[in-house]
Amino acid sequence: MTEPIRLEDKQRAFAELRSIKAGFAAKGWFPATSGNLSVRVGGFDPESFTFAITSSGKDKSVETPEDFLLVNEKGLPTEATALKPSAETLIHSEIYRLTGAGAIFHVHTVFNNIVSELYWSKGHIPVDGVELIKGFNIWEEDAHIEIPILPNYAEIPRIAALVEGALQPKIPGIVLRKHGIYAWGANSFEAKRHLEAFEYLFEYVYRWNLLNPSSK
Ligand SMILES: CSC[C@@H](O)[C@@H](O)C(=O)COP(=O)(O)O
Ligand SMILES: [Zn+2]
Repeated sequence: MTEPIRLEDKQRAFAELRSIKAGFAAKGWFPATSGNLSVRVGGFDPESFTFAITSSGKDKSVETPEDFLLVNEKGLPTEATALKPSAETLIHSEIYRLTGAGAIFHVHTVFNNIVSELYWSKGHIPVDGVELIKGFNIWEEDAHIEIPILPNYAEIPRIAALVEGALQPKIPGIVLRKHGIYAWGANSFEAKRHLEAFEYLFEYVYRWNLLNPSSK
């Protein structure tokens, strides 16, 4: 059974999402209503938990009283509401269940879309030796990382079912082909750092490939 959420915890979660949402909107990371954000609220039981998530189809670059709602581990609203949770809520649920993360952020950018297609046949985006890999708490010199790419099926449950097999223990993110990235962390500060590191690395990979077309 999901425990009832205290009003102050709900308000804190919504305030956190509001602030992250405004910051990402300022970067242009929510084109055409795309993107969704969530933070875990209350209990941390892997089998029964609650999280606050953006409501579906909203313009995430504006602030309204209807931007967020609470859902349970199945992605269903925990309170009576006319709001619809993000269409991609099930992917958030699955990431929370598998990783124990405290926050998950999803954005569509041209860079993440292009590199997902560039490396689709490999199944992951390789990155070598770029300093911002340390943003994932990977400190070895010249680290090599591989960021997993999943197919962008129309049915979200089909994507959610693939998350477990795609997770890379040290990599706090998954890319959907020509769609966008999900990045997570223990809390919203860490999830934001991870997302910013991913996006920097994607731009690096994109530009490196442009300058060195034969290097891939
Ligand atoms: C209108 S494009 C974006 C959607 O298809 C989806 O991928 C997305 O990121 C936002 O969906 P949402 O239901 O608002 O969370
Ligand atoms: Zn999306």
